[in-house]
Amino acid sequence: MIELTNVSKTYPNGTKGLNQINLSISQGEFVVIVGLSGAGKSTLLRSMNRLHDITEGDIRIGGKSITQASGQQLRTIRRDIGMIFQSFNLVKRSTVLRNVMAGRVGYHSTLRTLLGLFPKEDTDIAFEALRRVNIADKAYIRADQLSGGQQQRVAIARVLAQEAKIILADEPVASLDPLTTKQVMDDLKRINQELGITTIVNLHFIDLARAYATRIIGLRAGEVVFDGPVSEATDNVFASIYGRPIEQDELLEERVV
Ligand SMILES: Nc1ncnc2c1ncn2[C@@H]1O[C@H](COP(=O)(O)OP(=O)(O)OP(=O)(O)O)[C@@H](O)[C@H]1O
Repeated sequence: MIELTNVSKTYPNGTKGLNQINLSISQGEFVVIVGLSGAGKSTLLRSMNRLHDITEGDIRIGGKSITQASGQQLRTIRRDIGMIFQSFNLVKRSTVLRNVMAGRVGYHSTLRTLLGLFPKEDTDIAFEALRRVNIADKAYIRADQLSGGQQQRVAIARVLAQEAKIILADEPVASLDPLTTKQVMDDLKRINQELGITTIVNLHFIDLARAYATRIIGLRAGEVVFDGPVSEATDNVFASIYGRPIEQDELLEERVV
């Protein structure tokens, strides 16, 4: 369970990224966050694992305040939260397997991970994660030898190796072509259903949001302006989230043809 209570975030330059957000997300939900560029989607996601500090309110993960946590407490909460980025954030010169093993660092001392002394079980966990996203055959290949879609799968495998209970994905398919986009979204959805990992994804494409989400949250100017099931997220609702009618380039299907 993720709970945000009266969360606001003002950047040091005075820009208000988030304004009085109240949300409660249950274990196993697949939530898609939509909104215009600058609406606050990244700020919201990054606040949830404290890549950003909020300036007001409280965020609780599994009942524990990540806002108040520090030191070991913060590391333990963060271990349960996996992050997926548009740019994959892999160590390009390392093998796929080493990148996935990086998901295990939260379970061991810094010295041990610096020396690369991962126990044998970690290798098993990493291979299991790679199998789940169908790229176990690439384990010993350098990450930068893979296609964008495959690199994003490595990032998903890293989160699986981390044994995260929550996945936060910030525009995970923005750098991918339409076909690869669907494959990566299918992976995220399958993992959500098979493992019950709470998944929160920022997406630009409206049809993609509708196809994968069970719940859509619409942001505008740092505020939640829609929160409901996909069945209620009509074109009119999207137009009201965006403050204008939907444009063709906000539909992935338009890019396929
Ligand atoms: N580091 C920063 N310093 C100051 N203002 C920022 C910073 N990061 C984001 N903002 C501002 O906060 C607001 C929300 O930005 P955010 O990146 O969260 O939006 P977004 O919905 O994710 O947009 P995009 O899809 O373009 O990434 C915007 O007005 C943005 O300009």
